[in-house]
Amino acid sequence: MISVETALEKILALATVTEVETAPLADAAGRVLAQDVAARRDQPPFPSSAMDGYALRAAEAAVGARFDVVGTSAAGHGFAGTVGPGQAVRIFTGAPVPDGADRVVIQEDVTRDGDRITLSDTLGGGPHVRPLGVDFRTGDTVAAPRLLRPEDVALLAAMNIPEIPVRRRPVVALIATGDELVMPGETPAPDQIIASNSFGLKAMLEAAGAEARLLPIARDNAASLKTAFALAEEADLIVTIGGASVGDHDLVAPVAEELGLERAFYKVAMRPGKPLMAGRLGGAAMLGLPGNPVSAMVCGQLFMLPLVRAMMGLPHSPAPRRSRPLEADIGPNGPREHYMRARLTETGIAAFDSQDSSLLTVLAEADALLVRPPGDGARKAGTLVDYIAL
Ligand SMILES: Nc1nc2c(c(=O)[nH]1)N[C@H]1C(S)=C(S)[C@@H](COP(=O)(O)OP(=O)(O)OC[C@H]3O[C@@H](n4cnc5c(N)ncnc54)[C@H](O)[C@@H]3O)O[C@H]1N2
Ligand code: MOO
Repeated sequence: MISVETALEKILALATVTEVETAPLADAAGRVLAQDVAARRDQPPFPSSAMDGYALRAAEAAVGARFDVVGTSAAGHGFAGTVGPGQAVRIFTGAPVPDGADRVVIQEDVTRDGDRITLSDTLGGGPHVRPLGVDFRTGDTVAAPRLLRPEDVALLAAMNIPEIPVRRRPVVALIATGDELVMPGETPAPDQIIASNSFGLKAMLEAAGAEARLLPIARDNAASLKTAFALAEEADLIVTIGGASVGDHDLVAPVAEELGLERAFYKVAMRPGKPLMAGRLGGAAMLGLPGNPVSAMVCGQLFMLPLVRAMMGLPHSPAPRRSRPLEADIGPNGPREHYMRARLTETGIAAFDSQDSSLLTVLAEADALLVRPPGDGARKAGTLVDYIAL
């Protein structure tokens, strides 16, 4: 069995980066910027007032000084003239600071009488002027690759970039397998259960920016599996769920091999997730996830998401690890790297008592996977341990 680290390397080697396409700015969040883009303007494009008040010459701003108000500058409606000595212009937040002026005095520090103002003895600091281009200058770039967050979209909008070069969303075909499975909402026979992890994986993929297609459940026979694989032909990544182990009904590997799977590996020294398989099938990468709901979801976090990110052109990165002290003692670990479902507390981390890979209630309560190295000894409360946030 190979290590989790080696498995991830082999999986990332299966990634083909998707093509570049154009997305409207309004649909850019969650997409991966594919090429550097440059600002088409300066922001602000003029020295801009940060406050409501009066624009005047900073050198003249003194307690008791008096000025003639000679005009108004509002956002979208600048003052065309120049502010001379002893003059001020009524100004509002976001408006251009007129030529000649280099200071805005806030209106709270002014008494006004007709078209005359006097600076009061509460006069505060300044200059309350945002210089031209203080946020960005024409030609400043947002560098690719970058997963675009709402904050990035706002910046790109300000840069006047209405369309963005992005990576095509990788298409991921999800094939749940098993005679025991029915879809949520259907009525299961007494020996059937509801397909669950396929829905969890779909949600995981979509949150990461992929396009997930849930194919019809494949039954435990070669013909049904072949039909499902045929439906997945156009996908960038085919993910099967279940049928990965050694039982008589575990047909994913033999059928995929008959269809030409070039297997990269089978079985990883991890818990849960041991019977993980990966390879290349036609033009697609393939991941064969174990069927146990928690195993499938953990393998989704550890392997499927990094693979999808690599397909979108993002740098290779394993799920980031942090560390925290244990809330309670834990016993020794076995020979496989253990991803224990755990809960973060105010100051530490606590593993759940039940770690069976069928327990979705425990996974849903968990907000972390506590990572235990193979062969790790018993650990006392307070010991720093690694975890991956969920
Ligand atoms: N003799 C051995 N038996 C098993 C081994 C082993 O090494 N030797 N490994 C165990 C481990 S570890 C795992 S994990 C499972 C993986 O088995 P499969 O990938 O073949 O999965 P299935 O047998 O198809 O299903 C396991 C379990 O999960 C349920 N399941 C499957 N798909 C779904 C789905 N989409 N939604 C919800 N639940 C699903 C299925 O009904 C089973 O209960 O093998 C162990 N056995
Ligand atoms: O390793 Mo299996 O994936 O525990 O349940």
